Amino acid sequence: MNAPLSPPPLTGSAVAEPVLAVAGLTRDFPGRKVLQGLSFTLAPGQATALIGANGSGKSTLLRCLVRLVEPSGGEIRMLGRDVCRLTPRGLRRFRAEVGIVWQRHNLVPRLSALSNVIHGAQARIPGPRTWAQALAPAAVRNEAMACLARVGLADRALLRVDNLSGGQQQRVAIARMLMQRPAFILADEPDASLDPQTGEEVMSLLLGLVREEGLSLLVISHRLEHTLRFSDRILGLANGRIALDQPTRHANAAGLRQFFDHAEAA
Ligand SMILES: Nc1ncnc2c1ncn2[C@@H]1O[C@H](COP(=O)(O)OP(=O)(O)OP(=O)(O)O)[C@@H](O)[C@H]1O
Repeated sequence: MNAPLSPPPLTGSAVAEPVLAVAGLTRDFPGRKVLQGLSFTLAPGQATALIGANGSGKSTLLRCLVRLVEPSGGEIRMLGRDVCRLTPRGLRRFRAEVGIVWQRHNLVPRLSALSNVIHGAQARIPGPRTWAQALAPAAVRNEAMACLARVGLADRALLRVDNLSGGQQQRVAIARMLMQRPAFILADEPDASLDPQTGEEVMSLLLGLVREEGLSLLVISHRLEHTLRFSDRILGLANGRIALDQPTRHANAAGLRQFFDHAEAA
């Protein structure tokens, strides 16, 4: 699966309202200040890679953005919402618009790929009828099939997901996420626990969604070669702040390794 790798034109995205604006974000855990007042903005329609040493706070940052971890302080504006001030109901609606891809995909193993993907519509179309493949309205089923086709798995739709490979399961999870019709995707190491080739296919698929569907992506990856191949911009987290912010076309592996060396020495 080859995603086109040319970056989007700068006109348009340079003037558009940011899809995400973070200002002075902090998060403390007992005895440790993990995020220490970090600020950045993301233009829409771009793939941004988030890198940093183990324990630097990448997952905490991603979770704070949708308040799966509550920020200790600061401001988050995403998709036009003041995230920190959303009511519980507003937060549920907001989360339905953000597609999240985890390293562990939490599919229902005994259900078919199609049923799992149909579940992605749940937040959008509430009600038990959307749950089961056979009972879902035809429009929902058709959309789920289109999402499976988008990730290259239309021919596996009726197989139980526990009969699929790890890479195929990750693609089913991405199809389920697409059923939410998200404008923004957060991905926390979607290429971890996959073999190199499969991890590359998953990253390529995510970049394809940015290039072809105009979605915005913030993705954590520990694989530097993926960071360099599948992003437009690289943000590096160290000491609780953004310590590197670089267009990917100006980055190289040696420079990124140097960033890690400095971050560890600091
Ligand atoms: N619920 C929690 N309670 C206490 N400490 C936590 C909690 N969640 C995370 N931490 C701590 O916050 C720090 C940052 O963790 P986080 O998982 O965000 O880092 P990361 O950069 O994603 O790491 P990795 O690359 O290893 O996945 C770590 O020291 C971790 O132990």
